[in-house]
Amino acid sequence: MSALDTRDTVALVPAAGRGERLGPGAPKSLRHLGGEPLVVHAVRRLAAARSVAAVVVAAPPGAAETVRGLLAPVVSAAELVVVEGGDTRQASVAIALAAAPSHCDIVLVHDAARALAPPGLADEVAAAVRAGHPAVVPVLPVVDTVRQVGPDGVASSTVDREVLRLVQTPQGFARSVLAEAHATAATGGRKDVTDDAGLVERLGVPVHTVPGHASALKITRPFDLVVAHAVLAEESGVQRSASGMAGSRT
Ligand SMILES: Nc1ccn([C@@H]2O[C@H](COP(=O)(O)OP(=O)(O)OP(=O)(O)O)[C@@H](O)[C@H]2O)c(=O)n1
Ligand SMILES: C[C@](O)(CO)[C@H](O)COP(=O)(O)O
Repeated sequence: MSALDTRDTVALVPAAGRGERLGPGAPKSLRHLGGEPLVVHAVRRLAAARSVAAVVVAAPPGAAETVRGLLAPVVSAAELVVVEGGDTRQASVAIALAAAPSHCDIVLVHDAARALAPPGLADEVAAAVRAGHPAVVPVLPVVDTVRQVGPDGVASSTVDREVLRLVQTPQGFARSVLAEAHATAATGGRKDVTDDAGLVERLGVPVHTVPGHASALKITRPFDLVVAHAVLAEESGVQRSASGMAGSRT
């Protein structure tokens, strides 16, 4: 058994957002990709990770029962808890953390909107926490030129992209550290932090990075759904050829 096979991890899935940038419709986590809601894709992949013992989902307001019904068939070995999320992503994570089973010392926080993040990414992040890093984020290099623009839209300068990274989820934490970060945030009142690593960093805890994965893209705007469809199609093509089906159809 490798260290990756240690089932000591709970995955929190904030899924209570409206998805306004995706356009009108159901809450984003319930919108379909390839015939299934985004939250089903996200949780199936987390539950398939070798380190994940439990999944806690923060569902859209009024949709906890619906989400529980959708997810029960896909979690298999992992324990499932569904709660209603809050008004912000941060509030939804805090609610999910409070409902997390106490036997897990490692916590992953993973957006339902990053529905196609592969199970291996969750295992790599959890392994880095297990190895002693209290906060771990998956990152990708920046491939475009980046320019900082002033409020007038005119004054601008190029930023050195070599020192920049795009941050994904799942992000991993020692449970006590994440709990302290959220407790501090709840009393601090600042709203300018966009992820859990940012909250933890305010405690003075270093944030370690591991390589991210292109499939963990955040489905934010309609174009992202187009890309996600392509990723899904590629995934099922790979699975078909691995099982020999592709060859047998010619
Ligand atoms: N009150 C909220 C807001 C967001 N989220 C979750 O946080 C993740 C990242 O948020 P984002 O992709 O920005 O989703 P939305 O907030 O739904 O998007 P938008 O800002 O376009 O409405 C998503 O899985 C979303 O469901 C949440 O659980 N609770
Ligand atoms: C947590 C996150 O996915 C890391 O990139 C991101 O910060 C979520 O941002 P949003 O403001 O909820 O779109």
